[in-house]
Amino acid sequence: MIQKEQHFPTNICFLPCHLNLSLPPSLPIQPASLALRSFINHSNLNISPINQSVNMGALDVLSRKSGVIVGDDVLNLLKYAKEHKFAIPAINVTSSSTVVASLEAARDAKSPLILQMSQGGAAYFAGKGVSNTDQFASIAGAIAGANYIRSIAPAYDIPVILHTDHCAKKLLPWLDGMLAADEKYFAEHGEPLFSSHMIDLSEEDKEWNIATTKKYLQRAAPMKQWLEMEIGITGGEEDGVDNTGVDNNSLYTQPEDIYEVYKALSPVSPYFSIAAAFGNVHGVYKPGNVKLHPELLGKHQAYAKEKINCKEDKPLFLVFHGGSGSSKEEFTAGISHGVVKVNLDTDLQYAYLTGIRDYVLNKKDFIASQVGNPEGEDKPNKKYFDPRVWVREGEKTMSARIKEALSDFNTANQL
Ligand SMILES: O=C(CO)COP(=O)(O)O
Ligand SMILES: O=C[C@H](O)COP(=O)(O)O
Ligand SMILES: [Zn+2]
Ligand SMILES: [Zn+2]
Repeated sequence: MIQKEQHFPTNICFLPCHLNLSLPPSLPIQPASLALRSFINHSNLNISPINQSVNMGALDVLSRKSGVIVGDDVLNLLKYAKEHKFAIPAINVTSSSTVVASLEAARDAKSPLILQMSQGGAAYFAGKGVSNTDQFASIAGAIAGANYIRSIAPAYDIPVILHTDHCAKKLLPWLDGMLAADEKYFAEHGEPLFSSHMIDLSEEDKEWNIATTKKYLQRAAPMKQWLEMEIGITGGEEDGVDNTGVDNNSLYTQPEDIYEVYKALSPVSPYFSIAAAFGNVHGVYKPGNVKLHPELLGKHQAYAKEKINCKEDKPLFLVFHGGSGSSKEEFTAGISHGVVKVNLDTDLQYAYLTGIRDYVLNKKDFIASQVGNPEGEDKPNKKYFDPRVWVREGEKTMSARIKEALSDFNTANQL
């Protein structure tokens, strides 16, 4: 026991690094417990980093530099991304392990990040053993995941947008439950629990989609909460909704439809983005099967600019769904037309698996039993089957794939 305490690193400071830097070198090394208390006190507070004057990056436009950001910080970060031609990857997370793998990648690449939970991913956060009648598990899991992300994100010293993904008509009770949690959190802390949500009524009648989305934006607006909506359908599958057979035309949104959305939503709040379909499909398919037309997004921006009669060339915040399997050229084209968020799930699910798969295959003789391996029949295998060892391998490969995305989306080194 004493030995374990001696191994505890007392010289590790858990503060975000800009605070760390602000400690005069003559100060004694902070005991971990004090540093941790200080981190807890400071996390999510509005702290200016010591290097603000020299740092010409996205942090300059944020009042909260690290941890989950909300309200105007979200707006300012997305505006900054649009101006500086990068998009923030939105990673679907389902566990603390996938959260930390994502945060680690973004921290190492000095990038902002969006972490999102789908309805199914949120239920998984609660545990597959919890009933999802009336969206109970999806609501409870989303709240648990949000609180976890809120508490750990400041330790990675990067700004994080906390988001939820899709939400078709039949899942609206899930969104209602999360909004109730947001309102409760807002009453206590002056900000919503989640930075943003998505509502996806793209399979419904267009007028109903826009009118219902507007109602939800009216509910989110007093909390300065962001809402992403979808018009035109993302193919493939999402939230158990199978869009594999939809009419091909629905996969390409028309500029008039986008402007209709803008016209309805912009008087309510500036905090909204549009997932316009330009051939996007969830999942990864044989090359040639998915035909993306990111140039259509440029047409949407031009049409909206002309109608609004604004100075800005790209008045819309656009979202790229179905990022997995797409090329750097497709991302770059989308980003040049105002894509500020790219959703990436399938490629990361696979990346997470590969680390674990390779570990299991390479170490199969060390994990076949608790005791006994090629080095001796009495050798214990605990250090090989500890989940912190093999799950970590998945985190590493997932992190590496996220770093690739951060580089492809021009997000790396933007902080
Ligand atoms: O759009 C997505 C989540 O909303 C992710 O799509 P992919 O799984 O194709 O990356
Ligand atoms: O929208 C699609 C995302 O990949 C989420 O998928 P999921 O519903 O399987 O969690
Ligand atoms: Zn959709
Ligand atoms: Zn999607």
